[in-house]
Amino acid sequence: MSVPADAPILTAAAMREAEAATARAGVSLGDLMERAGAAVADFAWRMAAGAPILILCGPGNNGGDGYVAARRLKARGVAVRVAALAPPATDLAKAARDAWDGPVESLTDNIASAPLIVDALFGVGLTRPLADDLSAMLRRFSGRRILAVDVPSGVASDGDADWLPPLAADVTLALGALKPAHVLLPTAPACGRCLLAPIGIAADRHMQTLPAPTRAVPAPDAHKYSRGMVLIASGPMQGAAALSAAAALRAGAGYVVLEGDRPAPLSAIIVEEGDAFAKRLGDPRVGAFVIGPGFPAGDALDARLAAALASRTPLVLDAAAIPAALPHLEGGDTRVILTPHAGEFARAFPEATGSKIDRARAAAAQARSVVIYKGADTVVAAPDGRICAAWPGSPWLATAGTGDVLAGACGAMLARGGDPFDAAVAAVGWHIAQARRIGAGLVADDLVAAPF
Ligand SMILES: NC(=O)C1=CN([C@@H]2O[C@H](COP(=O)(O)OP(=O)(O)OC[C@H]3O[C@@H](n4cnc5c(N)ncnc54)[C@H](OP(=O)(O)O)[C@@H]3O)[C@@H](O)[C@H]2O)[C@H](O)CC1
Ligand SMILES: [K+]
Repeated sequence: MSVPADAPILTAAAMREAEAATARAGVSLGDLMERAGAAVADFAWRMAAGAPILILCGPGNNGGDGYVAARRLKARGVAVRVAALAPPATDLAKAARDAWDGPVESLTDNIASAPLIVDALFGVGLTRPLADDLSAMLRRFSGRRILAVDVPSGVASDGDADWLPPLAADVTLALGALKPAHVLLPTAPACGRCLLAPIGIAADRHMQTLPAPTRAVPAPDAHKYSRGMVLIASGPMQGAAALSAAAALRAGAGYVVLEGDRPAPLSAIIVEEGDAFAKRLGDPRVGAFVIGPGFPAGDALDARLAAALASRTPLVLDAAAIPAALPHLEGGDTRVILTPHAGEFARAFPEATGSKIDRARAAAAQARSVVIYKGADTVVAAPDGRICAAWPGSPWLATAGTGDVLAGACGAMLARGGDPFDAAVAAVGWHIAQARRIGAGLVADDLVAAPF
């Protein structure tokens, strides 16, 4: 499972706007369909490697892409068959159907299969779940190689319904831009390897996938404070805060101070307790304060938060610190990153609705903060609506302490200065890159055991 790095993501509505803008610029929808069908044909040709291909066409423009692909594959000498679920219902799909000079079989239970199935039944125009009998018929093709056009048929492309497609794809060729369903659970795994065919649509970058991770090389004149100083608050579970501190250091902070009285996992971490730690908040060199890892709700947490908010220090807030701080963030005058997992998110933002992207965006606007809505399909949202989707992370991150590591990495990235959204995206990228580098069987400590 994969998606291209740094790729645009558009909802169906945004896709139609982009299509209209492209049309105004002189590229017709027919041209776009021809490009889409050509990209499908090209990829199907590679996947089939000489074997016969069966293209399943639906009534809309997704089906139109299928007819165009069929015509182009036949012109290349490929043994290609077409089966239609229903006659074409749009002018473009009709034109594409008319330009296909081969037979069109009916998509019924008796249809002969083929080694490669191209699923061009439904794309972004799906409005309801597939009928049970159609799903059952399509399941007969499972086990074949499946290439899905734009999205696997049956998924809600905006990612706001959990309908699973009867045919999971080996490869999904997204047209013009990725769609939310490619990067959100539960549909993303059914898309298999997701590729982007850039058909000439000017897709904006408001929503995009995670960029490829980069190593931020310190400036030639860098010193430990200029690289970022991070304070990590610690409650009764000091191990969690210690993991955050080690992560901050490994993710590039120059100076990390951990509250507490126990030895830190890395000797370079400064451990301080009581007044010595409290005084640090007044230090103008502090670039970020991390509060929440291993810190239960209560007076001690509230006191740290009140001091941090009063100092306007940039903040990373995790776990119990999120609901405790929420009523105080509405001024939007502090640079803040919130890092809730699903349970914490639901408790903090019970009114958010829609896809995970919609909910993350609403939470970021409400909290006037950057929100990292964690999970296998992590979504980063900015208060101005920008989104970065981090699918697929690493399944090995599903283990205790990895959230504490992410919070510490956020502290390091935030302490460098700059846009907190970029800091959050960099931290998520660092976290996933570390996890992939270590791979099977990782524990949270491994993520901070060696530099990236
Ligand atoms: N992005 C681009 O620039 C381009 C995209 N192209 C392709 O076009 C599709 C979107 O095409 P569209 O015609 O809007 O929609 P679909 O083909 O996905 O499907 C619409 C038809 O399906 C019917 N429908 C919807 N839900 C169901 C259902 N559950 N069961 C049966 N039928 C369903 C719908 O009928 P209604 O009854 O709802 O009216 C329509 O008939 C995009 O994904 C790309 O593949 C073009 O190539 C141009 C460039
Ligand atoms: K499809």
